[in-house]
Amino acid sequence: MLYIIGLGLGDERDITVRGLDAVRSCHKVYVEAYTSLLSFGLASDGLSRMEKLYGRDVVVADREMVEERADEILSEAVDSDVAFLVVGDPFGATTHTDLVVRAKKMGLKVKVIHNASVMNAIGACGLQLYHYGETISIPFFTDTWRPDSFYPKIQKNRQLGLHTLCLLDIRVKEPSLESLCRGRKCYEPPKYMSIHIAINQLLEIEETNGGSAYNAETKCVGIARLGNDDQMIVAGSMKELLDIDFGPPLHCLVIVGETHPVEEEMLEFYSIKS
Ligand SMILES: C[S@@+](CC[C@H](N)C(=O)[O-])C[C@H]1O[C@@H](n2cnc3c(N)ncnc32)[C@H](O)[C@@H]1O
Repeated sequence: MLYIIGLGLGDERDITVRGLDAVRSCHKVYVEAYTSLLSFGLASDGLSRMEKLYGRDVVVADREMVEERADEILSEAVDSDVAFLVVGDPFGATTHTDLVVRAKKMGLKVKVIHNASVMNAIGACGLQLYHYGETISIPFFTDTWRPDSFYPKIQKNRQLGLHTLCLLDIRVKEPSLESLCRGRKCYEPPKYMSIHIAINQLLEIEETNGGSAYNAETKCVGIARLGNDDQMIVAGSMKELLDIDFGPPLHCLVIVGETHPVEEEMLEFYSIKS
């Protein structure tokens, strides 16, 4: 059996009781590393805290292992129970859906144990699920590449009066050649997009496209470290949010569409008070 278990948004203690029971029943436990290094402090003592609480050795699965050597993990689940832990919810990232599809094609039994995920940002910021359009991902600009394929989606959401949840890029750097030559894969810390970078990129794209989908006065909600004790949720115009220090990652952003009076009351709680 392959268990795919969500760990939630906080730390190792956010696993559900059902998830913990499954982990403890498994022979092998993997944790997906490349979107979780930060929140679980896997780079510091997070892994040992996890192993202590769960009572199992936990193998960190990097991007290459998950995307290219998934068959190895899956073949272990043919005659023993294997747990694959995912920060957030198993279906909060497409890679894990791909793992489920591959497992089912191999005829493996798969059990998914859900948990809180970034999808909770949808309601946590005071807006209602029914009023959202398509979610978008904003990639980092480079010196030579200014990706903007998500712009028409925001434009469409705005025309329909719908809110847009913007997920922000996590750039995982490949292990250095030197570390590979030494036989050790040393990953540099990932780069996480902040709300400030996202807004600046959005404004640059709007200026280039001239589509009037939004502007510096457009109301947004910035959400940082959702589900953690120090989470921040702040509502304000794009311009106002550029003056807020949202602190460490992870961040995401909601571009607000037309609002219902109840949504307005909720947003008022999160608004910048002058
Ligand atoms: C692919 S998504 C989802 C990852 C995870 N599997 C989940 O289910 O939540 C990753 C992006 O979601 C956003 N995100 C994830 N966790 C967050 C949090 N706790 N607070 C704010 N944004 C978060 C960030 O923009 C991040 O780059």
